[in-house]
Parts: sequence; C-alpha cells; structure tokens
Amino acid sequence: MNEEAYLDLVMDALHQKIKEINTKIAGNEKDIESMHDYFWENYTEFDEYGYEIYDNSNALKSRMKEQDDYAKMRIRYEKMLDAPYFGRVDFCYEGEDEPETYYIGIANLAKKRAENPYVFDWRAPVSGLFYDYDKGAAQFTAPSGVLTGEITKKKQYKIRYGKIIYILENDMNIDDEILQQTLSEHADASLKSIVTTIQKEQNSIIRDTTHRILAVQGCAGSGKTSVALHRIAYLLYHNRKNLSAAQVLILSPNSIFADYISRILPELGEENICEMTLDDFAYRELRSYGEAEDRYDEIEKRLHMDSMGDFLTEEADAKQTKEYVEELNAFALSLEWELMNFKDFHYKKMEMKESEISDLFYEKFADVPILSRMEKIGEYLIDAEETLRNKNMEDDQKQEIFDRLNRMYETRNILKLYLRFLSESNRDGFCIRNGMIRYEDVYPLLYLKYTLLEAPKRREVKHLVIDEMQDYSYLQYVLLSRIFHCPMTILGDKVQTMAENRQDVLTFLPKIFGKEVHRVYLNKSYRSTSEITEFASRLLQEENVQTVERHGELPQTISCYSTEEMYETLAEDIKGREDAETIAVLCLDAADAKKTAEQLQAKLPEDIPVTLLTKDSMKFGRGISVMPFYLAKGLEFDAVFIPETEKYVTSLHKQALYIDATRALHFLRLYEVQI
Ligand SMILES: Nc1ncnc2c1ncn2[C@@H]1O[C@H](COP(=O)(O)OP(=O)(O)OP(=O)(O)O)[C@@H](O)[C@H]1O
Repeated sequence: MNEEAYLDLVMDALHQKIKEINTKIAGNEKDIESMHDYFWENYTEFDEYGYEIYDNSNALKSRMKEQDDYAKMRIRYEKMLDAPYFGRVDFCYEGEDEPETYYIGIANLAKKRAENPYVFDWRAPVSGLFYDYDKGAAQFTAPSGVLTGEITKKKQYKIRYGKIIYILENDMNIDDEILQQTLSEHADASLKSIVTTIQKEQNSIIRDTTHRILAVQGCAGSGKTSVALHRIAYLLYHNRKNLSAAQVLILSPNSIFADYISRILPELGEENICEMTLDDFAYRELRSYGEAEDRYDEIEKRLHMDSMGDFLTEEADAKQTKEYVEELNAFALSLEWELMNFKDFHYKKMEMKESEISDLFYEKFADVPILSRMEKIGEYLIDAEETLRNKNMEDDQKQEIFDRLNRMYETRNILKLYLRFLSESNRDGFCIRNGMIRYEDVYPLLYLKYTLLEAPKRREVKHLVIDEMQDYSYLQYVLLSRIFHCPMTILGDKVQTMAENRQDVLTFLPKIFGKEVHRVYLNKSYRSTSEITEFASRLLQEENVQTVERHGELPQTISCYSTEEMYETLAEDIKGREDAETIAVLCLDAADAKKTAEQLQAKLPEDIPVTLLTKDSMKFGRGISVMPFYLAKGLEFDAVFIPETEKYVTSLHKQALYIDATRALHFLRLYEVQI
C-alpha cells in the first residue's frame, strides 16, 4: 500500500474511533443523568444502613471515571488527527522472509482491541527499534523475550493537519533534518514532548527498567528534564497495575519550573504528577519551631558577600557535609545518657521501677529513635495493663501515661537540642536570624529531628524524580534516603551549580543509596545554537559539550556608557525580537530584576507587557519575563538578554552567567556598563 493510501486508512480509523467514543460518551452521559434522577427520587426509601446509597455512589463513580477515560482517549485521538504517526520501521524477524511494518505515533491505534494496531504507541516494545537502530541488524525486548532480526526500512514523517508534508527515508540516526527543524522552532512557555526525535542515548534512559536508582549527569540542554518526564510516561505505560501518576513525585526547584513542566505528561496522554520543593517539605516539618529562610534567601545573601563572607559560606557549607552528619550522629548518641532522668513510674495501680524502665529503654527498645522510645515503653505498659484488666484504657488515661513518661526526658525540644549541639561543638550558638531559622541550619535541624524521632516514610510515593541534583547537599540526600524508599530518577549538571564551588553528587550518591545507583552521562546539548553553546562553554572553560549543528547569530556584549543608555538599548533590542515567543531578561538578583522590569516597562509601549518573576511566582508564560538568574534554572527562552554583566565578578556570579547564557535557544545578548 502506498503512503497516501495508508494515511487515509489511518485517518478513517481515527475518525471512526472518535465517532465511537462520542457515542459512548453520549450514552454514558444519559446513564449518569438517570442515575442522578433515580437517586433523588428514591433516596428517602433507601435502606437505613446506607448500603444502597453506597452501591449507587460507587456505580456513579465508576461511570464518571469511564467518562473521564473516554474524554482523555478522545483528546489523544483528536491530537492524532493532526499527526497520526511520525515514524516507521520495517523489521524482518529472524527466520522470516518478509518484514513486518510498524508505524509509530503518540498512542496505539487499532480497529479492535486484539487486532494488530495501525499505529503503535512510542512506548510499545517494538517502537524501541525506531529510536535505537538504523537500517541493519536490530533487536528489541518483547514480553516474550529478546527478538532479533533486521531493519529493512526506516522512515520519518512530517504530517500536519492529516496531510503528509514530507517523508524522509534514511540510514542515519534521528540526528538529522527533522531534529534540526524541531530545534529551530520557537520555545513555548512549557516544555515540549520530544517523542518524534528521542535520541538513542536518551532512549536508553527512558526505557531503563533494570536500575532502581538512575543518576544522570548531563550538560545544559542535553534533555535531562525531557528525558525524566518521558521516562515517567514510559514507566506508567508499562506498569499501569503498580504505578499511577499520583504515586510519582517530582522534587522541583520552584513553582515556576513546576508550571513549565506541567503540560508535558498530559500531552503524552498521562495524568500530571505531583510536585514539591524540598524546602516546602522542610518548612512543614519544622513549622513548630518557627519560620525558616529558603534557598533563595541564602543565594541572595551569598551574591553580595565580600571576601569576608568566604569564611561564613565555608561554615555554612560545612554544615551540609558527611562530617557534620557524623558529628550530629555522635551528639545524638551522647543524648542516650545525658537526656534521661529515669524515675519510678506510678499511675493509678500501674507501677514500674526506674531500673525496669531503663532496661526497656537501653535494651528492648534500643532500636527506636530516642525521643520516640518512652512512647514505646508507654505502649508496652498500656498493653500489659489492658491485658491484665481485660479492658481497653481511655484515651485521656493513655495520654497521661505518655506525658508522665515523656517528663523523664530533660527536654524533647529539637531546636533546644540543636542549639546545645552548636554550643557544645564550639560553633556560633544561634540558628535564628531576623526571626527565622537560618537556611544553613534548616536541614541539620531536620536531620536531628529524624534521628531523634521516627522519620516520616512517604510510602505512597513509588517513584521519585529529583531534578537539578547538583543543588542538593550530602545532608539533603541522606534525608531523602530516609524518607523515600522507592526507585528514583536523579538528574542534574554539576556545572550548573548555584554555589561557589562545584560538587559532584555522583561521587557520594552510592555512599548514601548503595551500589544500586546507576550513573549515565549525556554530553550533547540540544537547546541552543552552536554559537550560543560555544559562547557559554567559554565562560566556564567547559570543553565536554557537543552540539547539534544548528547556527544562529553570534552572542554579543554591548558596551554602554550609562545604565540609562543600557536600558534604552535593551528596550530597543527587545522590540527588534518580535519573532520570539519567549524573551527573558536575566539579572543577578531580585532587586536588579525588579529595577530592570520597571525601567523596561517605562521604555516599552504598553502593548508589550513586561512580567517580573519573583521566588513566589507560580507561573511562567509567553512574552517578556524578567527574573533573577536562579529562577531561570531549568527554563529556556527564544531570546535571552543579560544586563549589567560588569556586576558578575565572583565565582558564584560566573556560575550565574553560565546558567543565564545556557537558557537561550536562538539569541543571546549581554550588556555591560563601562564604569
Ligand atoms: N531528542 C530531542 N529532540 C528534540 N528536542 C530535544 C531533544 N532532547 C532535548 N531537546 C530539547 O532541548 C531543550 C533542552 O531540554 P531539557 O530542558 O530537557 O534539557 P536539560 O538537560 O534539562 O537542560 P538544563 O539542565 O540546561 O535545564 C528542550 O527544548 C528540549 O525540547
């Protein structure tokens, strides 16, 4: 069958599918309506135990869920009307004479359930052939085992509005015209699906189901975030019974980033996944001790430190290390003896000698964290008493027992204990600044809490994604390993650190998570033009980055004689980029971003709005966004402008400049004010 005829066949099948779904949705809608009517007409006569109400609401729920599934299916098929497939492989199985043809698209499309699909989902086992091999010998893993053979043909399609724009048949991998064309498109306000051009090295990460903990070190723009999200879509597709979107959690740097990545999974036909920042989690856990500074407060402080500050940052950094964790462990151990003040226990007819309590404390319950241990002894006592009296104890009596036992601790206040640790270890004995817990003490405090009390286990999370892995410390990974016991995808770039000194987390991750950490490297950058990538690499003397050959304007640094002239020039340059969907003006800190946004808005016409993004912003959209560098991490823009580069002098500033420069897809311009 020729290509046009096959496309017609698939389009007909799609229209037919959509028609069938519409009929099902309409039928279901009627059923749901009549179920509602039946409920309201009869609920007064339902049985008194609520069984009928329960049955009714369950039936209604399952219909609504079905309706929801149909609606999602319809969206997927409607999307396929535009481009029903993007690839094809003809694969001749070993021992066969004729090849089988497989078309690959964003979802499966078959006439009936058991029939051979017209189009295979990109995540289907056979679709791996498309991403992993050129023409020639190939294999893929099917549920029945490894199947070998030969790819006799491989094609890529550009189909728009259901019409073939072009077909490419080639021997090369997908690093070709279609990739080039995709990369030269404009950036959107959300991360895009890359299913049509996933590269071999990316595919092996996406389809890796053998390693529990996958850690990916990839250069800027190498597709780490994209790969992580496609991997989730892949795992959800292959493991529907054991993994749902609600059980996947992504640790993201901030809400803007969360918004930026939020549309990709729905685009791939999956539900969106939960997202949180580690700081938010820590604040919730430490809420009873007061407010705490966040990561951005800390960066802002460091951006403005002079040479005197080096000592302070070193001290703060030292509090996030393995050595500090060991000191905290030693302190926690010393509390076993120092914190306790055992006495004989009496309550009503219950009694226990001091020596018995201390035996239980140091022997029977020695494995329980120290501050939870008296509660365990309480439960033990209560259990014995209830058995003896053959009667359950009242809650208030139980509480009284716990309270009395807990009074045998000198204190149970973690903040007080942490302060004691600081002064005993000859450190500055405060951890509060301007009424808030200092950022450098937030995670040590949380660590102490989880050492002295049971750490909460997030068992509902069955897969954790940690993006920007370089921004988490040794101590934070130890905490994460205590909270989450699930498979993980950890991604980042040691070069894009937001600290003065680079840390390579891959060196210590196996010490925390064990040998199960599998490391993978991505060295090719897809985001920026070769000129931008080379310019950015020179900023930090990075030599390992390969680029996809795609060219654009050379980044320039414009020298101005005054700040006023700089803003004028910047505003004019921005006006000249009306082709860009997203423009970022990236500044060193929050105050500069605010000032720049105001200056630009004053110089630009009202119909060109300028949006200032702060650490509390929740969304990122098209148009002109102004923000400090640290909020641009993970994002990308058609054009990036960096004003006042003369301010970037320290090693942290240089890191900031690198992060800024690597955000640009097509255009990058810098401005310096000559002093
Ligand atoms: N195989 C691919 N095909 C098409 N585009 C790709 C591919 N891989 C990556 N890209 C594009 O490259 C850009 C960078 O991807 P992504 O943001 O996932 O990279 P990253 O490694 O997380 O970047 P960074 O660390 O710099 O934030 C995105 O526009 C993405 O769509």
